[in-house]
Amino acid sequence: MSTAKGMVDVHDTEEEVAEAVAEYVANLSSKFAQERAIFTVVVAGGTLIHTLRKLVEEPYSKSVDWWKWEVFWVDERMVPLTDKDSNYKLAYDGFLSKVPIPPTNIHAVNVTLPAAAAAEAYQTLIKTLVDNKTIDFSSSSGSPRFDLMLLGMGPDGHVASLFPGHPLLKEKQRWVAAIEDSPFPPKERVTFTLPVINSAVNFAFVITASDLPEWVQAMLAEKVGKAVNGSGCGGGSGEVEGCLPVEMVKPGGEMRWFLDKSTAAKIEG
Ligand SMILES: O=C1O[C@H](COP(=O)(O)O)[C@@H](O)[C@H](O)[C@H]1O
Repeated sequence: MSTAKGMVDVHDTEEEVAEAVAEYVANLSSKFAQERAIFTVVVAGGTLIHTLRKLVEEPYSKSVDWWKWEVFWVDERMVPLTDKDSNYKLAYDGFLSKVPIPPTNIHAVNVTLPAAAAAEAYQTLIKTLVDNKTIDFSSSSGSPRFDLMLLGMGPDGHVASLFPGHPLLKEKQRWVAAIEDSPFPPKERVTFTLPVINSAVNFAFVITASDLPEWVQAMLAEKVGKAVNGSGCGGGSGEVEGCLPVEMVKPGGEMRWFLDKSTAAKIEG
């Protein structure tokens, strides 16, 4: 299904979503490996990483040009990289440790610094990689332009570590910011801001709920339905008040939604 907010890919089960996501990422990897010899990929934490599992199984584990990947995090929790709450650890254990991406191409947030300094250091790192053309740049938004952004959505409609009603939703200058009052633990985090998220060349939301209790499925379906059915939130309109972060994601590039049936329940059309 195609809507004002991109292509919506609905599958009966989470297992089928995982297969579709693997194929989608592998195809983009091969396209960018040919066109740029580099593939810059941004991942979130959360359930997304589990749904990426098919990508590190055959045939993709052998066919993808892993050595051309450059990996970044859309957000990180300020805990040691060995902590169970670390988004780095989640991705490393579930995904990165299983494929031959060169360790120097895996760009973790420096969690040994205070959150504000870690955000600044991550922005500096990204700036260096923009300057040497590893990461593309969008002159219209003044932001880095990652080849692929793979994100999930929290039960309250949060995206990355951008939470409903938080002043960081209005951030226009910084690419990376610290948040010290996250409503979900841990409180201290580092996150990409909306201008960077909205500059992605390819953007995919991967949101599945079929394994969760029915009330959570209903809650997620309502938020996703609101976002996909369209609103004046974010993007060019710049509206923030009363908007869920998920509604404010309006990338300039190609947008895809990978959903299971229960998460897609409130989408019209
Ligand atoms: O806290 C976070 O939550 C979101 C959503 O996670 P999910 O488990 O509900 O899919 C995640 O995308 C983000 O990276 C993470 O830090």
